[in-house]
Amino acid sequence: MEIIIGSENPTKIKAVQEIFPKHVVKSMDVPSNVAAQPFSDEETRQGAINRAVHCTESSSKGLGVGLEGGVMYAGDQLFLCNWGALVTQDKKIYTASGARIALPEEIDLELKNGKELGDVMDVYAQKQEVRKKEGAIGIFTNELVSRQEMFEHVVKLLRGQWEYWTNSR
Ligand SMILES: O=P(O)(O)OP(=O)(O)OP(=O)(O)OC[C@H]1O[C@@H](n2cnc3c(O)ncnc32)[C@H](O)[C@@H]1O
Ligand SMILES: [Mg+2]
Repeated sequence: MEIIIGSENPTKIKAVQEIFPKHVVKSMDVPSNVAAQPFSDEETRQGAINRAVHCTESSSKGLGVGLEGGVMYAGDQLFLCNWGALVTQDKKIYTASGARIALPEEIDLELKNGKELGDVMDVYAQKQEVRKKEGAIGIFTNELVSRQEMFEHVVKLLRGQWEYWTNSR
């Protein structure tokens, strides 16, 4: 069975390849139909679902996977959040979220001014394309946890739920 991941971001594609090693993994750029910078768990999760649904609809067989990055508040503290969705051909939807990490106030201010985290991170870290490499989570964990590793865990949670609800019952 093929897996279609709704992104051309290498951290997302590699995460799916790692967790579905026996499957053919295809990638395609699909719209998330939410803001480029989602600002809540709900919006980020919806973006992941929308991407996965687009992927499923583009193929007559196979599973669609959507991975979406966003931010959310816990009290006054802004956190990085990530959501994943796996959608089957018969439209069953499995979702899971990834690890969260606090973001500093200066990044919070930039995002409130309408900037995207990916762009803000490059300036903050004085690096290029952080979003395609270690990610914000890599920067703020001293590179102990990379964006790919975080997405691998999300995809594992998706694969596990899909297996549980389809194979073992
Ligand atoms: O090509 P796509 O799949 O859209 O990949 P992306 O890097 O834009 O990632 P998302 O759309 O899922 O994330 C929404 C925004 O948040 C940014 N973002 C999310 N998580 C990030 C991270 O860990 N490091 C850097 N930027 C991140 C991202 O660059 C976007 O501006
Ligand atoms: Mg994006």
